[in-house]
Amino acid sequence: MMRTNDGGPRRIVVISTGGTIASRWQGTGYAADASGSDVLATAPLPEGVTVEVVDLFNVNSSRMTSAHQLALLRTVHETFADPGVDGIVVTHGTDTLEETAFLLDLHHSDARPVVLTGAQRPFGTGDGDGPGNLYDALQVAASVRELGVLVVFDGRVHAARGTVKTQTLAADAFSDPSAERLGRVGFSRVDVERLPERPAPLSLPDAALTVTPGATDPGATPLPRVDIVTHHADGDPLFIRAALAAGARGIVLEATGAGNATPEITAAVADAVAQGALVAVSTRVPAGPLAEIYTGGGAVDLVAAGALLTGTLRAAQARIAVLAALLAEGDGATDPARRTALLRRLLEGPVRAEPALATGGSRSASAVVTRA
Ligand SMILES: NC(=O)C[C@H](N)C(=O)O
Repeated sequence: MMRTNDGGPRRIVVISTGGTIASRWQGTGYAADASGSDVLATAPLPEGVTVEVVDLFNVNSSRMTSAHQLALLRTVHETFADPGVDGIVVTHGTDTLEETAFLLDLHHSDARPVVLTGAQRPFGTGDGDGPGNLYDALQVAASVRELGVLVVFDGRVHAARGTVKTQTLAADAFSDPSAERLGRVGFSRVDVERLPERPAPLSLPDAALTVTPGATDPGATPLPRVDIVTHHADGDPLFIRAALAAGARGIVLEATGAGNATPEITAAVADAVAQGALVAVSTRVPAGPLAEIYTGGGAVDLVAAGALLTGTLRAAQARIAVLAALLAEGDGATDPARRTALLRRLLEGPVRAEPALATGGSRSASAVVTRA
């Protein structure tokens, strides 16, 4: 399936949030400080594309918070209220780009695309990858429909769901270790090879949950705390209990293998569930689904304790799914069964893989809905 920007007029809004694509030397290291207009000025525009820039914030993405992400989600929604906008490009640091992209995707119900991109090399360097990535992102935003939220990097088009940063420094920073990319962009064309798998979108979280990043408003509704605890040899249930004591309403256990830990950790998970926390089990292994195979503290027992397996989602995106399920509670009325069912839907994928099938399933693509 090929999507070509036919050169007809397209209005794209670029929302600038910082990251290396906007980072300049500060004397001791790099930090985001270039404006969205400065970043945009580094890239040529694809034919027929006009761009407006929104400077939302300017942070390196390791400093991203749920407050930033919700502010961005709302800005995307407000931008699409204008029917004349054809698509959105978000420039973002690569460190947590996969988390922001997935949160946007879980709430994205518009046919028009949101495309996230960034850079591995800083702003203004002669050999920088930012200008090319931005050009490609604009090209994709001007060309596709019905693909949800995308990550465009190094000539590749990725679905938000499942895509993670897999290279610390190399230009091809992103991939989904459990699936193929969606397509490619280059030579003025966008090739889409498969459709993303996306659950039905969530409605926007309650406006009261959108707070100014960094502001401490004592009257604001606190955003739910969701922690990630990693298991390893000598793993200690202390960290699950500490997360709960700190007020976590959700916990992602980044387990070993296909979702295994210890009987002691399983007991802590059972206590967390009994106290009303949502617990999801992901894995520190890069590729493949979670599967109920082992007892003795393995995934079989963790599921029996009330945890949900995360399919092929890794911990950082699983955390976003838990956060989204908690945010969807709106006015705070909690119904644990409904909340768990919602999280199961957001996680989708092989939550219960039989051992014989534990190496994964096949994916099929159907026709992409073309631009009107
Ligand atoms: N390449 C990058 O964008 C990394 C940067 N530290 C960030 O995430 O903001």
